[in-house]
Formats: sequence, C-alpha cells, structure tokens
Amino acid sequence: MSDSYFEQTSSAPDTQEDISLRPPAFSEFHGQEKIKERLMLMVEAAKQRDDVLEHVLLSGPPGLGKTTLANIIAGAAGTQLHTTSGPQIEKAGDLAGVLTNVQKGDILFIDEIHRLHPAVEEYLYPAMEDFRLDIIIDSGPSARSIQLNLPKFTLVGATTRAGMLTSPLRSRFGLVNRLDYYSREELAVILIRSANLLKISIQPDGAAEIAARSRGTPRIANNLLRWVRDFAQVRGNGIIDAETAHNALAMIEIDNDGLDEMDVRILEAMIYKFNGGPVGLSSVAVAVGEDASTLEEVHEPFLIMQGFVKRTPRGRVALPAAYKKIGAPLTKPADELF
Ligand SMILES: Nc1ncnc2c1ncn2[C@@H]1O[C@H](COP(=O)(O)OP(=O)(O)OP(=O)(O)O)[C@@H](O)[C@H]1O
Repeated sequence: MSDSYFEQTSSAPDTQEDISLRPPAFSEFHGQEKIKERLMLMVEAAKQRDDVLEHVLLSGPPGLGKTTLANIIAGAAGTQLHTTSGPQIEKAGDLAGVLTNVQKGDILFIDEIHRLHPAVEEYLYPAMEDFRLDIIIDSGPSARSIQLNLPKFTLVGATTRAGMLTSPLRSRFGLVNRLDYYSREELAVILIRSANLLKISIQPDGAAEIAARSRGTPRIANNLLRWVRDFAQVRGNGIIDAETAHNALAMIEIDNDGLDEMDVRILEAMIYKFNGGPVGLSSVAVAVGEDASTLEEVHEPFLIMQGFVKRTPRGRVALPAAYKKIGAPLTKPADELF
C-alpha cells in the first residue's frame, strides 16, 4: 500500500459521483483555454463540411480532463463515443472487434494509448490513415491477409506518457494537445461548480484554500472537496471556509503547496540518501518504496512544475526549494545544483 493520498487519484475509476461532476459541454469545462478553442474550432469546421473529425491526441498527467474532453468532443460533434484502453486491446482481433462496431463519424477513445501492444499498433496505422484493417488469418504457408474496410471514424487517444508514443503513431494524429496543470483560480471555479452540484456550502476563501493544495488537478480538487465536506459536517457547521479547509487538509497531511507524504519522502530521499542528486528515477523509486511509473507520471511532473526538482541528462536533481521545503541545509554549491 502506498502512503500517497494522491495515488488513488491516478488511475482509479471515477465514482458515479465523479462522473456526474464531469462537465458535459465545452461551456462548462473551465480552463485549458487554448486546447478548448482548438477543439471547438475543429468540431465546427468538420460540422460545416459535414466531415469526420481529425484524430486527436490528448496528453498530460492524470486527472486533468482527458476523458472528460473526449466525452465533450463526442457530444459537440453529435457522435457516439466508444471507450477502450491500450492494455485492453491485447491482440489484433480485439482491435478488429472494437473497430467493426464503430459507425461513420463515431469517436473511438483509447485511454493509455502508450500501452498499446506494438503488434496491435501496426494494425492501427492503416485503420487511422486509410480506414482499412488488414488482418492476417492462419499462419505458415496458408497465412493470408484479408482487408476490412472501416467507416471513417475519429480516434481520440489519451496518454500520460506522450514521450512513450512511437513517432509513426504520433504523426497520425491531426491535432496533438498537451494538457497543463490548472491555475489556482481555475481550480477554485471548478470547485465552486462541483460544490454546487453536490449541494455543498462553500465560501470563496474555502475554495481558494482547497484549490491551492490540489496540485493543479481537478480530480484531486474534487476528491479533497469531498473530504473537506465530511470534515465540515462533523467538526464544523457544514460550511467550508478557509479555516475549515485548512484544518481538514492538515488532518490528511497535505501541506500548503499540495505536497503529500509521498512527495515529501521523494524529496527527503533525494536530499538525504542521494546527496541531492543527480539520481536516477528508479533509485528514488526503490528508496521510497513506490512504483517508478507512478513516480514519473504522478509525482515528478508536479515536483518539477513547482520548482522542487529538475531533470538533467545525468538524473534528477533536488533544487533549493526542495531543501527549504524539508528544512535541510543547502550544503551544495549552486553550480552543482544546475
Ligand atoms: N476542466 C474541468 N472542469 C471541471 N471538472 C473537471 C475538469 N477537468 C476534469 N474535471 C474533473 O476531474 C475528473 C477527472 O477528469 P478526467 O477523468 O477527464 O481526467 P483524465 O485526464 O482522463 O485522467 P486519467 O488519465 O487519470 O483518466 C472528472 O471526473 C471531472 O469531474
């Protein structure tokens, strides 16, 4: 079991309540303005031409709204969304099964597309480019290829690891979007919307307090909101203000910057065990007892964004803010830090 409060937010399926918090349309999706504008334009253009949307890749850390956007795109285009994920498509036959179910204009959403099996990926290329599936049946001398013509569809791929996508796959997407962490102001707006939907009383300073500790991630903000609601109900008067939010979040050990216990352990390991780095990600993972991919996908991007850690060709390095955060003396000369 991980000690990280946030780990449950990385790949756990959204709860029913979470699904109802999903903004159903672009107008209710707050933040990611540039991406939203591009997607809205793309949908409008395709509609005007009565054409099918280009394939879209959405990348970025977990919980920033990739699945939500896929749903919104389908809704805006007035098409059906079919959802699957990279690990679910184990062989070409699985892909054929999924693709033969799509109708013209439908959207196929493949989550964790970087985890597609390389053999399956090969089959996806002609499907994306020419809407054709070449399937090999039988093996040895009697092996033959049959060609299936597919209706024109749109693939929306989501990935937390854009760098792991092969370039042939990446180049087949007409639009590539990287979702960024949300600002505190954007998260506060999202929190107030969620609170309204969940019928929670929240004051602007309460929303700001939760937003500041949500690691720029709406899913985390919504999860913290539910915890603070419980706290306010039992220990307070049911209304979330700054003080209630502060006390509730202190109880689950989330500090002012939104760092959780695992983040702090990562910084401590880097500084005390590896002298501040440079250190390889896998060594840090072993030292803190966490899976290297969780470290890379969930913790590291946030620590980098907040200026605690830097990636260098020789490994990860703890920056002065990390020493300050854990109260360790900065013993290294500045030129060794960068
Ligand atoms: N811009 C937004 N406005 C309001 N709520 C949002 C927004 N983005 C995400 N959310 C909320 O956060 C939750 C997580 O979003 P979503 O599942 O789309 O993230 P994701 O990037 O697909 O994550 P993962 O890759 O882990 O599946 C959603 O259920 C929704 O409630």
